[in-house]
Amino acid sequence: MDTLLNAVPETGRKARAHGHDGLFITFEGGEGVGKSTQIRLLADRLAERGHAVRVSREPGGTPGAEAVRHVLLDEAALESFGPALEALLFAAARSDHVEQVIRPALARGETVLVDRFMDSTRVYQGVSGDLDPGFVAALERVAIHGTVPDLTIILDLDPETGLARADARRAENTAQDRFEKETVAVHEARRKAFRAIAEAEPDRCRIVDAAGDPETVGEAIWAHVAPLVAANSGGANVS
Ligand SMILES: Nc1ncnc2c1ncn2[C@@H]1O[C@H](COP(=O)(O)OP(=O)(O)OP(=O)(O)O)[C@@H](O)[C@H]1O
Ligand SMILES: Cc1cn([C@H]2C[C@H](O)[C@@H](COP(=O)(O)O)O2)c(=O)[nH]c1=O
Repeated sequence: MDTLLNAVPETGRKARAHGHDGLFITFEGGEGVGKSTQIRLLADRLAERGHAVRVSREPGGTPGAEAVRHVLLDEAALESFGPALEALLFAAARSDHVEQVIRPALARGETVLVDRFMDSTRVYQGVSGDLDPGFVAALERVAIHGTVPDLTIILDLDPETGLARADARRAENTAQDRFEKETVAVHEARRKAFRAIAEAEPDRCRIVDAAGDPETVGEAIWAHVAPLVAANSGGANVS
């Protein structure tokens, strides 16, 4: 895992050097940790303060990438896919998403909130799929094209609780996808891998305890986001 993390050079808040005006914030973590819930809460909070907010997700975010999502999350179609093919497909979807949606929104000065991004590929395909770190790093470079998140919130939760939440949500609407069906040991290894990324990239990543109620988790996230928003708004008070 260390080798994989060390082999990925495009990290930190370099996106600021790429000339975009908006803020790019990604949400990462295991299944059912509350990423979508927290993105909604943060989007509302930012919108109330007058920010233009763009919410998106991966895989997905464009018609082409949503088509790739359909293939990637469909268990029946995927029995013969290995981690390399998966990683290539996630990268293809990401590239389209970055070029068509994320970069243009940042250029317009919007705050872009994305549910999963490059760290999910590092963890799910790189670590769980045991792919060559150089291969994962090369795909990442091509897919993100220098568009590194300004901030990555890693929601940390024990997998049993996350999977139980995902089960409850399923009762509400969606079907279990193939990644959610994996063993708790696999989910636990992913949790460790996300934490390792946060340790390796402290400038970009913040770990947030996702065990509390949604409002408590939302406050913890806001504590990380508010200073960034203030700095990006020329120091205006955004509390
Ligand atoms: N802090 C929380 N405490 C209890 N339940 C929560 C919390 N946050 C979200 N939930 C509930 O847990 C379920 C999963 O939440 P959500 O869809 O936000 O997670 P997610 O990380 O986006 O999941 P996935 O990665 O599987 O898409 C939903 O039913 C949601 O209402
Ligand atoms: C971006 C990305 C995602 N995945 C996996 C992780 C999840 O199991 C699904 C997406 O489902 P969600 O309900 O929208 O979280 O896809 C992955 O394996 N690699 C990736 O790069």
